[in-house]
This record gives sequence, structure tokens and C-alpha cells, in this order.
Amino acid sequence: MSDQGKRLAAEAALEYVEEDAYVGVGTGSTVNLFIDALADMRDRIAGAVSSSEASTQRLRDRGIDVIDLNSAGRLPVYVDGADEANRFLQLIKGGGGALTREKIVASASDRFVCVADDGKMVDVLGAFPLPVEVIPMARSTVARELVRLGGRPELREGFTTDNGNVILDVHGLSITEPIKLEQTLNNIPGVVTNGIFALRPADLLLLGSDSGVRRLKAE
Ligand SMILES: O=C[C@H](O)[C@H](O)[C@H](O)COP(=O)(O)O
Repeated sequence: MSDQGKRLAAEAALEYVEEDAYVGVGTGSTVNLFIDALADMRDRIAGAVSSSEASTQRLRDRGIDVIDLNSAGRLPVYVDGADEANRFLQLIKGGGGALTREKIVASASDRFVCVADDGKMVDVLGAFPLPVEVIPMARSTVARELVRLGGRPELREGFTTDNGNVILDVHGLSITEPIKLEQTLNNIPGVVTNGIFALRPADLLLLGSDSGVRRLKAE
């Protein structure tokens, strides 16, 4: 894992931020670097719509105005990280537990710019345990259904999402049909959403390494 790669990718995303508009902001260590870089152009943007309490705090600490998505309308650009990405720019997200708000803000944005270090690129999604956000009372029923689908769900101990829910991290999935699995999991009663971003993949992937940034579009 390359911190320099994360930083270069995060800084490269600045060129896609539109002036005088609100920018959608994801969550995680790579996005934290993006927020730090965004602070240098805070006077040229209207502000941000955030996908987590943690990002909201960091944005405000750096003098960037944060508004509610309901007050914002469509966003030109959403910038967020990923836990895994494939060549179709389908992603696994939610390692930090912010997947639901991230998926909502991504869906409200015209362009999704994903920022990641090059260690996140995979042939087949699923080596990273798939986060699934679940309403607490449905934890056991959802877990049994995930086992039936071939996964090994583990409760993320001591963790509650910004929405007051729990996360099941599902091990052992080889996700060869991301769109289908995203839909199947979201149809389980009690699932709020899952960390597959395939129905709405990224539009652009900025993949950082020690030697620079590769810009990938979906194949
Ligand atoms: O819930 C967290 C998010 O989906 C993050 O974007 C993802 O976990 C990647 O985080 P990081 O940039 O720290 O690797």
C-alpha cells in the first residue's frame, strides 16, 4: 500500500472539481488527502456534500462549507476512494463503513472520480471482504442468507454506521457477476445496501503509485 500513490491520486482529482459548485466527497484515508488538497481551493468552490460524519468534520476543520444533500440538487463531481476496483471500474467500498451514504451521494452525481493507490486494482472483486450494512434486528437472518449465497459473514465488532446500523463483512466471495450480486444482496430484507458499486461504477479511476498517476476509464 502506497501513501505516496494515494496522495498523488488525491491531488490529481482536484482538476475535476468544478469551480463555484458543490463537490461530493467520499470517505477514507485517500479522501482525507483529497480534502486536505481541496482546502487550497476552498475559495473557488461553493462547498461540499459529504458522505460521512468523519469527512464532514474534516471538511469543516479546513474551512470548507458542508451542506445537506437535500439542499444541493445534482452534483457535477463525486470524489471517493475504493477498497477494490476492476477494469470496468466496478468497486468494492465500505472498508470504513460509509458505503450507504457514499452510494447515495455517488448516485446524485454526474461524474464519479475514484481515487486509489494501485494496490486496489484486481482482476475479480471479492478478495476484500464485502461490507454489507444491515438493520440491527435483521443481523442473524441476513447472515444466514449470506451463508446460503456462499459467503462467510463476520460481524464488524464494536462498529455502528453513521446511520445506526451494523456491518457484516462477507468473506469468501468471488464476485464474477458484480451487478447481479449487488442487486441480489440489496433484495435481502434488512440489508440497507452492500459495498458493490457496479450498477453505478466509477466514471474515472485515478490510480496512484510512487511513479505517478494512471487515469483509467471503464473498458
Ligand atoms: O467506507 C469507506 C470507503 O468506502 C472508502 O472509500 C474505502 O474504504 C477506501 O478507503 P481508503 O482510501 O482508506 O483505502
